[in-house]
Amino acid sequence: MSKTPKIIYTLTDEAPALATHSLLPIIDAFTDPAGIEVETRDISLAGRILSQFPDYLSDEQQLGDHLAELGDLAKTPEANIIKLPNISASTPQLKAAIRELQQQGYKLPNYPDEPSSQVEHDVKARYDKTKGSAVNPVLREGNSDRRAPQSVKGFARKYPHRMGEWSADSKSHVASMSDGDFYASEKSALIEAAGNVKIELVAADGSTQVLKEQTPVLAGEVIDGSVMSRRALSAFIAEQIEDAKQQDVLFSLHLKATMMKVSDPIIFGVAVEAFYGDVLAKHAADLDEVGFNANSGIGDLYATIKELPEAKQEAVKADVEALYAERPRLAMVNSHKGITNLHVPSDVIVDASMPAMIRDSGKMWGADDQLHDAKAVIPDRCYASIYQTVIDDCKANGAFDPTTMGSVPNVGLMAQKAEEYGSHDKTFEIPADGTVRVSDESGALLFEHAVERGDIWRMCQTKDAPIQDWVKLAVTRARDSGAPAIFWLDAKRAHDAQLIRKVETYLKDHDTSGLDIRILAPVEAMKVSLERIRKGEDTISVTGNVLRDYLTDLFPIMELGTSAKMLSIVPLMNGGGLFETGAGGSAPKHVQQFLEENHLRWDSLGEFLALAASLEHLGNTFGNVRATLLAKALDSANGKFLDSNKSPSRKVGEIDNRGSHFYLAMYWAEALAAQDEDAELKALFARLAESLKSNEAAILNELNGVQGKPVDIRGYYHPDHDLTRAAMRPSRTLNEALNVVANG
Ligand SMILES: NC(=O)C1=CN([C@@H]2O[C@H](COP(=O)(O)OP(=O)(O)OC[C@H]3O[C@@H](n4cnc5c(N)ncnc54)[C@H](OP(=O)(O)O)[C@@H]3O)[C@@H](O)[C@H]2O)C=CC1
Ligand SMILES: O=C(O)CCC(=O)C(=O)O
Ligand SMILES: [Mg+2]
Repeated sequence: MSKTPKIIYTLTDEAPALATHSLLPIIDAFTDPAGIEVETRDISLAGRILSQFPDYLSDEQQLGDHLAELGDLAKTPEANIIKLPNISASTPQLKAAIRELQQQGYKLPNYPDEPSSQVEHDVKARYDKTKGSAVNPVLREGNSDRRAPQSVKGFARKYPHRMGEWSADSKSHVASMSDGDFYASEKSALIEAAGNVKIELVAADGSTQVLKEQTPVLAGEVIDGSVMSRRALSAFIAEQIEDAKQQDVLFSLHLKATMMKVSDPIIFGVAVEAFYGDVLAKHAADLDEVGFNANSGIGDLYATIKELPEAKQEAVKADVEALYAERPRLAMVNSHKGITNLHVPSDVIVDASMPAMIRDSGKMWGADDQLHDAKAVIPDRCYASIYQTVIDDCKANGAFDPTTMGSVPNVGLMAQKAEEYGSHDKTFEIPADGTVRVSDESGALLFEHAVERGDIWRMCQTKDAPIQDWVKLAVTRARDSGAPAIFWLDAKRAHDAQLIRKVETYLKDHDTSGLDIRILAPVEAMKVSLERIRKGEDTISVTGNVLRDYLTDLFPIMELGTSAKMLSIVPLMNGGGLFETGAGGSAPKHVQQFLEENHLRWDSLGEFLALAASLEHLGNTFGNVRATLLAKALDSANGKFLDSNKSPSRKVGEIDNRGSHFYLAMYWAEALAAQDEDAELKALFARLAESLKSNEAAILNELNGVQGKPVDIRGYYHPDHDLTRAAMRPSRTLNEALNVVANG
């Protein structure tokens, strides 16, 4: 390959974006002298919004569509992208970002909830492109390989995190529907020849409405349709509210309203309507007038009633308070600020929220600022049962022990928008009773569902080439690690039954002699994995896209305390590499703490691991010796970093994200000084290592000394660049040492 070696580092949101202001200058100081280019691209929520509205912005305000550019790059062999977590925006987050940009002088239109003109339809369509999981499916042109490297497991054993005790009489549990959900209704078809399928609704009155005219499909692809009945869902939520009251446990709802941006906000809205139904009915006319939308959470009620006369506002608020006295206690997101589980759809996200509950003895926070047993409502049964299996295991055997437990790495199917993640443009809130039909170009029916008005119907696609690649990756990981690999597939689900046949076929393409490869339903797979993990044994989970998401937060949070310490690689199907940082999100709570007390507890280990893997890939694909050298040195620096426990503390005044970056730089420089393959780099970095070592105390003083006071960066979604950079680089001594390297 002849092109210049290049790494693309993504600029994102919230805590990881703050961390980037401190880490990127360090990365530049190491890669510049080695002739490796590191460029940035802005895929933040604010950046994505700006890129959609050039016609509303001045020349200086316009921003190119970096996401589309990286999406194209990801399909090429040259791709080498380091991807930090970004906001997958819920509607309230999107509106807040628009408001902030407008206040900063960007003349963006408002988000039209109910567009009435052609212009408004166009504006809404552009905004909706930036909503939900808008980034990951575009960049993930490969399947995922997430695991805790040996050095990280060693760290967890040496410095174990706190795990809450479990009691056998815990009342915490998961509640799911028994019928009328996606699980009950899934139908699947295997596509024989490439073409298009059509999705239409034949209403009860015989009229036909096309829901989606054309969806391209490839030979060998699996497509599935399923429906969530609104009536069954409403009845189920009402029962669960009652049951939480009876059992006197907290009521909580766990969805993925960010990523599953069409289906899950509707499900969230049904729960909000069920919980607050009496108040919403009593004030229906007023709430309708101000445009309250239950799908945006009860927080939207407080935001929208501001337009009502004072007396009416007070009446609504008093009725909500009175309702709380009758309802079960709600799990809280922030009890000090009165933010409940039903306030904002993006506050409680199942992949992180259920593991946090399990880590905290199966408890969640109540309004009294204490931990309590909780009912975790996860309406659809496709994947919910795995959490009850973990809860049962903890009740029977106690909490897991991070010093002895084994590991569950994951090989996840996600390339080419596999399964539910690619379903957004094929998910519909059904407008009339009737039948949804999916047919091919010859008019042959592939499957159909009887539906009622308000139901959520969705179709998923899973292409064959990604399935083959996923099976291959699973076999490779099993061979490389020596661990058993379990495909988590449920023969009772129509989609999984198709996948089981394909897995059995494609496994024959590989040498699996001596390997332990099994196919088990999720509950059985979880049981086996937990039994082994308690014995200190590792088991590779090979899963579809949603379980990939759930398990890559669940196991890291149990094993390591956080998913931030994971190595997360996406070998792109066309030969490039996408190196994700950890498995965690963008940690809004960390930003809050940073703004209040200038302490950023974000752990960048995920970035360090991703950078090492990215450099190694660059070295291998371009034969770039210096990239390989930097990768090896960074590997050893990461080992020392973990061994010396230089991760950020959670407490103000102690080492934070910036201090941890300083240590990484020092250890990386020391490792380069210790090698003898490249004399020029050796000399250069020996000087840096020496200057960082001799100034260690001064630098730490400068970094930690600024903490304890609020910091103003003039924005949340689009903070001022210079102010943020200054706040994240408060050590003059460190900055000067890095400048010296930059200037040769
Ligand atoms: N890949 C991506 O782009 C992803 C993006 N997201 C987005 O992130 C936002 C927040 O999502 P949410 O589900 O709340 O998840 P977060 O991971 O942001 O928050 C949950 C908790 O995980 C811990 N955590 C995560 N990363 C780190 C880190 N690097 N260092 C230390 N602790 C960490 C923190 O726990 P503690 O407070 O206990 O220390 C944090 O409060 C949403 O907008 C969501 O859409 C979410 C997942 C992935
Ligand atoms: O894309 C998203 O919204 C979140 C992705 C995520 O949580 C993951 O990949 O683990
Ligand atoms: Mg996740």
